[in-house]
Amino acid sequence: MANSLYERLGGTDGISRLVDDVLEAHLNNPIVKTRYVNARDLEHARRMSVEFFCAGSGGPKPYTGKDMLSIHKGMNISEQEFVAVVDDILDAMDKNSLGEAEKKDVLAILYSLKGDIIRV
Ligand code: HEM
Repeated sequence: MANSLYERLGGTDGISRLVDDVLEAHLNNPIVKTRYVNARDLEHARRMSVEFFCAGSGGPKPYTGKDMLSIHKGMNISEQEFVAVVDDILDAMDKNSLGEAEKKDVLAILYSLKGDIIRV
């Protein structure tokens, strides 16, 4: 694979569009909606999520936010909520015409983070 995942996701612009669609999906998903309606600062979470996905997919800028465990600690997030968030992300990738290879790569990254997010 010649290009980094970051490039294949459309760089910062592509990832920003993706994160916007993911947040909109979360706000319309009955399983996780209230989590995001009650978030302290959704605009901050949006900016940090763009940074996180850019940096984590091989983009040029560092992620300046908190680690996944510190963010989600105390939320008591369930397995069902985790799967709902992953599904929203994969659906948003379909909506943005991203390919199966990119979806598999993103899924592998998300799955690797579950121990820092579920019931921590
Ligand atoms: C699947 C992997 C996940 C990743 C990569 C991820 C990533 C992030 C990031 C980067 C932020 C922004 C942090 C900040 O504002 O500094 C965030 C915030 C947040 N996450 Fe997650 N997250 C994941 C799963 C989940 C799940 C399953 C839930 C529960 C439904 C959840 C609920 C939240 C909430 C509510 C916030 C906002 C916190 C606040 O500002 O009050 N996340 N997440």
